[in-house]
Amino acid sequence: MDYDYQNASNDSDFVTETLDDQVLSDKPRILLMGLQRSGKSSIQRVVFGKMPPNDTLYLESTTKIQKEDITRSFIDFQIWDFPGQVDFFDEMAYDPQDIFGTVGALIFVIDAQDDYNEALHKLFTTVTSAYRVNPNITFEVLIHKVDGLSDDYKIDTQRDVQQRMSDALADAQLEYIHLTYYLTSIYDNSIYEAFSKIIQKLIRELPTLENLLNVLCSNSGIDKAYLFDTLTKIYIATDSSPVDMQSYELCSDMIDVCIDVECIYGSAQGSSPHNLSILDTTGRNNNVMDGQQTPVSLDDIRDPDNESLEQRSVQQQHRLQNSETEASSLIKLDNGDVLYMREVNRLLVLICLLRQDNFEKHGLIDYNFHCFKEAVTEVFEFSRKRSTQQQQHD
Ligand SMILES: Nc1nc2c(ncn2[C@@H]2O[C@H](COP(=O)(O)OP(=O)(O)OP(=O)(O)O)[C@@H](O)[C@H]2O)c(=O)[nH]1
Repeated sequence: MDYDYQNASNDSDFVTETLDDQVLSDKPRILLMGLQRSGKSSIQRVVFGKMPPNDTLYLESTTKIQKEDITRSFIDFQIWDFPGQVDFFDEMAYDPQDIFGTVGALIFVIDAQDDYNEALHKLFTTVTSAYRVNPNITFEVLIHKVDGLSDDYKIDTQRDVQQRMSDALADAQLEYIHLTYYLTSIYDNSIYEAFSKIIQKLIRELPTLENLLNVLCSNSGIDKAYLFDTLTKIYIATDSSPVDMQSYELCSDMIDVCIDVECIYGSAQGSSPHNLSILDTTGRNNNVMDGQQTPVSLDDIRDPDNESLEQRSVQQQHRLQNSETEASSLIKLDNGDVLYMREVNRLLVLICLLRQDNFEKHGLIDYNFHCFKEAVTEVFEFSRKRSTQQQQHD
């Protein structure tokens, strides 16, 4: 196993901040709803607070809405954790417009180890009431705590939940309300996988990111590439080849390994991500990229007529080595594959899975990675400008 890892976030950075009502920002919201003890707070703490799953056993029941602003993460949302016992559709006590007006996703958690009749009833009333207030919400259903269930039982439970909900919505002539179902547990990667899919629906730039990853993979001999949010291990985009759990788990575990190694051996210098965001990187490497790169393909590099391209790539490498400070890491697997991680900025890392013979031309991969990085930075810079303009317009 080879490591070349310089800088990464520190454990102490894995913090979310609980907000008072007075200081709430206008960030898009993700709501966590469901019956008492279904696992909402555990999910929030494990995914966004890095709590070890076993520690959730000691969590106390939530008594009021917990609003958390996810900081130092690419995912710029608020998570609202609702106490299971309160009826938020009691219009005397709560204004549904306040709660659901600006929501991105409503995640409803069902405890699959318990009798879920009541949960289905609550899911139906929650979804239909929230839809009336804001039809743009995406509804996500986590069939949760499936770690204790056999594979057959999991599938049967999902089928049953899905069938009963679609029957109930059809009876109410609301079949156009779309729900997405996930089998999850905090004890494995399924919760991250589900959150990745949920968050991706809220990222406007997703199709562009996917295209960029496709171009990167096809030009660099990469089999699979994920763009991960470093803090949460949620992948915000991947190339269009199918996601298999095994490759996803390897890549996700690599983040943990790298962070652990960095915590032990890394230098403290520049490790604070406070002042770093995807937007900060725009000026950082201007001298490197000149804004004129195009990805290079493996075929280009093997073609002897293309020597100048190879030279260009090598020169670029030298310049990059002199000016780059972002982290990278390499893990060689027993089966001959290679896991290669590059930091896109302090919030995002790219992790690629490829065959070792393709990695021999890693100068090419690094060159293409820098084209990719520039493009990603531009995409988000463009989005940021557009949202600023829209806000000024409003
Ligand atoms: N087996 C298993 N247990 C889980 C999982 N997720 C949460 N739990 C357990 O479920 C119990 C309740 O979890 P909480 O997160 O407190 O549930 P909650 O929905 O926030 O409950 P309220 O705050 O009362 O609404 C805890 O003991 C957790 O350890 C899971 O994926 N698998």
